[in-house]
Amino acid sequence: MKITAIKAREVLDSRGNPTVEAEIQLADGSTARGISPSGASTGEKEAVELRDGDKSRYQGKGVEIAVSGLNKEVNGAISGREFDSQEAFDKQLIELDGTANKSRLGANAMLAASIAYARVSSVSKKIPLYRQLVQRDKYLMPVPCMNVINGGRHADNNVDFQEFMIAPHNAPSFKESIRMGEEVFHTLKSLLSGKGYSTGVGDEGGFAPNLKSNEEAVEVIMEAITKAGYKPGEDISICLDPATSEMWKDGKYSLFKSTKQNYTSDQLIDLWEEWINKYPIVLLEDGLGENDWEGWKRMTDRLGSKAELVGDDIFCTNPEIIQRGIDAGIGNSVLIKLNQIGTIWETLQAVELAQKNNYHCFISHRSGETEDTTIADLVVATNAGHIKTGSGCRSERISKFNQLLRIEEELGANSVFAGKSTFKGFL
Ligand SMILES: C=C(OP(=O)(O)O)C(=O)O
Ligand SMILES: [Mg+2]
Repeated sequence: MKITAIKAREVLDSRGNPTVEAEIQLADGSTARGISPSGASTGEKEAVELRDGDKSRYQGKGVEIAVSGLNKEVNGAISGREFDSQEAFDKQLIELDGTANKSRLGANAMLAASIAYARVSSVSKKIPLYRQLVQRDKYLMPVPCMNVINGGRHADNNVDFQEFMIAPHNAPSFKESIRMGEEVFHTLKSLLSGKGYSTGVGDEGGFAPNLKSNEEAVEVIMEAITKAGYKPGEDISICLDPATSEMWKDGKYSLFKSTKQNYTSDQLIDLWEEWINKYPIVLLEDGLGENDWEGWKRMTDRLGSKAELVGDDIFCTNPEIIQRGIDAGIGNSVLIKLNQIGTIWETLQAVELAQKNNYHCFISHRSGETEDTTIADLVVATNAGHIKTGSGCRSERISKFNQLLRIEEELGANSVFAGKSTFKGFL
């Protein structure tokens, strides 16, 4: 079907910062939109987004430039044309941009257009987005990894590590797993409040109290799981994203918020090993930083059989870097964020490469999100088995859970809940 036009505009993300929305219309009248999210603890090798503010090369008008690129140059190049696949459409965007890191048109502009194209194609064909992305007979519903305590760059508290998540995996369905997670979330709220801690939330909707130590975050989550009537490890396990690239300074990790203590790579690996032995931690993302490949190798050798070791900043959803990681034996899982690479097609390539090499894929939101629910469809389409998209509150996160509830209902017997099999071997 021919594209009639693409129209872009500036809209807001969950931090109240401007981001890009693109809308594509087809000749049959179908229209659909895509919106780009944005991170705070970004990897150095992420595709370049044209943002306003300190991260932008265009201080104060990055989003304006991204929007105008879509409205003029991209609209001129794609209007009146028909593309036979997502690959063809995304390759056209990549060719138009002409840079290795998407810095001319902007990864945020390109992703908004790429999502809009996937969506409008599904609207025109009258099929769900997950089916438009990948055709399967049966789909896997993911375990929601709910980020219930926020720290690091995502909260104004004294907790150094960015994300403390619960994974309710002992459930018959996604719907039940979300219910279990919400029960723990609400129990955690009353526990924190009872201890005299704040129950205000951080960027991703997890609580953001000042605690006595980083470890207290895990302890209070353990208490909440038990108090809610579940068995830690058996019913609900714990996942962590300490986002350690943010702490990397002069070859060491500096816990910049609480103790200001410095850790070598091996001391941090010791800490993770101690925690993994003591608590039911099944997944550790960015346990070491993006520039610490030697440390990552040692961490993988020591902990790779005990937990899912996810590379976020180190891989940046970039197939070339993921291949390097696979060759070097780094990690056993890849975090997948659409805007780190900037198009749907390249994201699917990254997933395919990882899965072909027996790496897990952990589908993720960004800390700056919107009402766009594409990652909910993406996690189902890719059979990735787990997703992180916030805690038990904040609508820009809940919207993804709600979309997954709809998808599970629609698929009925054509879906199965990933549950424990996601963490098989680590439980
Ligand atoms: C979701 C994350 O945060 P951000 O979007 O800030 O990179 C993350 O680090 O995994
Ligand atoms: Mg991360």
